Amino acid sequence: MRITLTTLQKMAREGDPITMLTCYDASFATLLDNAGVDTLLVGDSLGNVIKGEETTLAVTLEEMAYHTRCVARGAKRALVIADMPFGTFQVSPEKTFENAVPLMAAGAHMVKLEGGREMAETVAFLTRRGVPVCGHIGLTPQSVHQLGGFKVQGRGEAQAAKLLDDAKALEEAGAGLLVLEAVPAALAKQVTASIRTPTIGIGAGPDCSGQVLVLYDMLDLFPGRRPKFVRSFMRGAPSVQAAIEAFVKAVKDRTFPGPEETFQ
Ligand SMILES: Nc1nc(=O)c2c([nH]1)NC[C@@H]1CN(c3ccc(C(=O)N[C@@H](CCC(=O)O)C(=O)O)cc3)CN21
Ligand SMILES: CC(C)C(=O)C(=O)O
Ligand SMILES: [Mg+2]
Repeated sequence: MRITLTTLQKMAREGDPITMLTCYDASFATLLDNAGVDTLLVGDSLGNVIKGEETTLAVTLEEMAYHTRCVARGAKRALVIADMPFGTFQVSPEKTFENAVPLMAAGAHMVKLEGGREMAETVAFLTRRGVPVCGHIGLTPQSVHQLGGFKVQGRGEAQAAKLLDDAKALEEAGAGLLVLEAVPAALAKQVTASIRTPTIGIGAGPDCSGQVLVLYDMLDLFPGRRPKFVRSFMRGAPSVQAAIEAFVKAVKDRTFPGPEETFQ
């Protein structure tokens, strides 16, 4: 049976960790689906791992729709989420809705967009019109040039308070899920305790409702520099299938992320 947003909300309420991996094609989608990964994120990280670029900024809506169609064909159980690429959701709620259409038509069940309170109006516009939205705060890679690099976010009292307020604004706007990227574990824990929206952490410590990694990072396939929050699940695994199953198990039994994969 298909996992829905309701399933994920129930899991979060009951303390059953949610598993998410990025996915860009049908073969991996079927493999991840069979291994019990709850949600597949067609991430704009495909700019890095598929296209070989330094940032996610050049990823297009057409590329996202193509990869979403590939993943949707392979996923029978998992909830499919498509990232909205840079430039497709900043201008207005109306333009954002128009740009969400090809992603939903390609088979996404939800779209994800980066940003805090400034995106609340857009999140509300989409969710009230039938498009579920996943928020994404903390390290938002599309803002790398504004942030001055891929750096941990939410350090210090003022920045932490701002991030918590962003999370509350997105929940209030109707966000169905919230990705927390590269934030101190204590802050991610506080955010998760302060909102009903399930939180999915990447470099956000163990106390989120779920965990996500970039597939090519955790399979040791990405040739670039790996962030400290990545664990290679290929180490000791006899097959790709086994590595994915090890990720699911480690998230479910809360042995991932460990202290060495967490920002304090
Ligand atoms: N392959 C891949 N993996 C990712 O996790 C990822 C992408 N691509 N592309 C989009 C963004 C970029 N991401 C990144 C990239 C680098 C760091 C990084 O090097 N972080 C430092 C933290 C530095 C600090 O302490 O502030 C680290 O040591 O992990 C983090 C996230 C996450 N996303
Ligand atoms: C790392 C996740 C959260 C993401 O946004 C992506 O893969 O593009
Ligand atoms: Mg992304």
